[in-house]
Parts: sequence; C-alpha cells; structure tokens
Amino acid sequence: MNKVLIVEATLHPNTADALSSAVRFVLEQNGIEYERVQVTGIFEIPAAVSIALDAFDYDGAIVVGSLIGQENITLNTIYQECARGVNDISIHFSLPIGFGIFMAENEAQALEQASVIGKQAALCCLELIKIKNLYQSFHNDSGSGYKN
Ligand SMILES: Nc1c(NC[C@H](O)[C@H](O)[C@H](O)CO)[nH]c(=O)[nH]c1=O
Ligand SMILES: CC(=O)[C@@H](O)COP(=O)(O)O
Repeated sequence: MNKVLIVEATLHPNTADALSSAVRFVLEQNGIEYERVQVTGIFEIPAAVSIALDAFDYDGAIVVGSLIGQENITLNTIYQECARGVNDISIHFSLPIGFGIFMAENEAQALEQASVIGKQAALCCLELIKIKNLYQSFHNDSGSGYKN
C-alpha cells in the first residue's frame, strides 16, 4: 500500500477538523500513510482529487466536508455536483473513494454527525482498497482492457 489522499473542505472549520480527525484516526489505526490537501468549499473537491491524481498514484481517497444551512437550490446543486464529480473520478479511474460529505441545518447538528461520517468514509475507502487488492491478486494479469 502506498498512500491515501484526504481532501478536506474547510469552509466550516470546526466540522472539518472533526471529520479530518476521525478519518486520520482510522488510517493511523490501520497503519496507512496519508497526505492531506485542503480546499475552501466542497465544490472544489472533485477538481482537487483530479489534480492530485495527475501528480501521484494514490491507492484511494477520502473526501470530507459539510454543507451547512437550509436546503436550497444552490446548496443542493453544489452537493449534487460534488457527489457526481467524486463518483465520476472513482468509477472512471477505479479509485477507491470514501465519501464523507454531508448536509446539516446548523453547526451543532453538523458537529454531532462529523465523527461518525468521517470514520465511515475512511472505513469505506479501506473496504474498496481491499476489494481492489483482492481482484488484483486473483487476476494478476492486465484486466479485461474494458477501460483502455
Ligand atoms: N455553502 C457551502 C459551500 N459553498 C462554497 C462552494 O463549495 C464553493 O467553494 C464556491 O461556490 C466557490 O467555488 N461550501 C461548503 O463546503 N459548505 C457550504 O456550506
Ligand atoms: C455559492 C455558495 O457558496 C452558497 O454558499 C450560497 O448559499 P446560500 O444560498 O445558502 O447563501
């Protein structure tokens, strides 16, 4: 295992800290190296993952951030585009990604959920890395070429 990338949106710094600490706790418990990159808002997360992947072959990524406020078209669009962008990268590059980005009505609610969401995102990324490693050890050829 090389390294996992953590991308953190810091617009809501307290929630971002709680998410990131939970992610790093899981990675450290599992002896996994990581690198962190911070962006302002969750909208920037897919581009940040893509830019980082151009520079290094990460084994996986964990993306974290929160949208705080009453639901409206702007927040929903930011969330949907972020989720779509992250999932497009994950599927296109077969890159294990844990998604720890969520909406809450206020900071208190966000803080209440952040640790569980960060932990779950990290564990889901590790789960996908294990599945990928398993397939690669079963079929140690170059794959079906489906995505070439
Ligand atoms: N309202 C929230 C945002 N909005 C900012 C966007 O994500 C983006 O940074 C901006 O539109 C510039 O491209 N981001 C969050 O992470 N959380 C929010 O509650
Ligand atoms: C474009 C934005 O960042 C977004 O935060 C605006 O959100 P709101 O419409 O809830 O003020």
